[in-house]
Amino acid sequence: AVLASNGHDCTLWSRRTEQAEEIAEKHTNEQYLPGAVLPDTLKADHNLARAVSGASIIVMAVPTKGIRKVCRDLNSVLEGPVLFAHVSKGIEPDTHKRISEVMEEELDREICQGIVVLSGPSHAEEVIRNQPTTVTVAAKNTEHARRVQDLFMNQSFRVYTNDDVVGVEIGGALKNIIALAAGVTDGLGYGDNAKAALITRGLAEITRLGVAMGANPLTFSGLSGLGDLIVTCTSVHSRNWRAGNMLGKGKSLDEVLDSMGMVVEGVRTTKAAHQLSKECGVPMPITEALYAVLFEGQKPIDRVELLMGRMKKNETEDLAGWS
Ligand SMILES: NC(=O)c1ccc[n+]([C@@H]2O[C@H](COP(=O)([O-])OP(=O)(O)OC[C@H]3O[C@@H](n4cnc5c(N)ncnc54)[C@H](O)[C@@H]3O)[C@@H](O)[C@H]2O)c1
Ligand SMILES: O=P(O)(O)OC[C@H](O)CO
Repeated sequence: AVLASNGHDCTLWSRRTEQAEEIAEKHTNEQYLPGAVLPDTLKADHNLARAVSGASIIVMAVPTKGIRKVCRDLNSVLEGPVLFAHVSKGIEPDTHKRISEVMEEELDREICQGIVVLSGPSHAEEVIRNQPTTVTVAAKNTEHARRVQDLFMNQSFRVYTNDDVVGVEIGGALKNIIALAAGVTDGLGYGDNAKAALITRGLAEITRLGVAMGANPLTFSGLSGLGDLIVTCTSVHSRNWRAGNMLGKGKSLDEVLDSMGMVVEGVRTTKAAHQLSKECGVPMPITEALYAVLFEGQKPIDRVELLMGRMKKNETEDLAGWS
């Protein structure tokens, strides 16, 4: 919608025929964005080959678990090289790959000019209403990031560039873990102090892992780090927060996921980050606590007690050695 309202010739692909038809004919998407009106000029198609025909840029916005398959499907329908941007927030469990790494692995070299990540505090429910939104784009090639910045920028959607692809992708993925945890503490009936603690100490552990993976620590105080962490931990729009909230109120993970009907990226990402923290030897106590709740059947209240009862620490000790 942002691209179409900026005057670009833009086609949305949906794997579901009825969803593509609703968007193309009625300019609505009632299941995902109830009440929203999409630009008249925005086209939609369920046929992937038709949707990407003649495209110079493709924006990937499918949930993380669908990225590999969609890339493979694109290999067989794209003819010339295009620039890719992605907005997906996750890390693949087991391979521990970031989204751009998965895309690099799957997309044929001849069709992929480059990959740009677009990330930041940007709930679709507000973007579609032209409410002020700021995001970050990062790419290995600065010109590619600037191109995507130019395509998306408008009076209500402000785009910054950043050189740190690793940091931007890691911040966007790991904030979902902390948002789930913030939902859990709200569900348990805790207040703002607990949420502020989670945001602050969550950022510390996101930064620790990110730096171990090669990110610039400064990126985590930017839009794709702290910015997205704040929005996801505090917004009623956040699916990750809502899912955590239900867990905190006593629902099981299966019950929660069944009732959501939309992707909750933080669940798979918790698994990936838990594996990564062990592998890299990076302590991630909040992630570990959430992992135990999601995958080991532990009670949220017991994990809160364990978190609060850990041994004494200095708040800034992790910062030593960062340059
Ligand atoms: N919703 C937001 O405000 C928002 C903002 C920024 C980034 N993101 C990220 O964008 C990605 C997609 O999120 P979303 O909110 O659109 O999710 P969603 O669950 O609301 O919708 C995903 C869409 O993708 C389709 N889909 C699901 N699995 C698919 C697959 N395997 N192949 C092809 N299509 C598939 C669904 O049918 C649906 O149309 C996520 O990684 C999310 O973190 C979302
Ligand atoms: O609704 P969530 O929790 O998946 O968050 C969506 C976006 O990542 C917010 O920037």
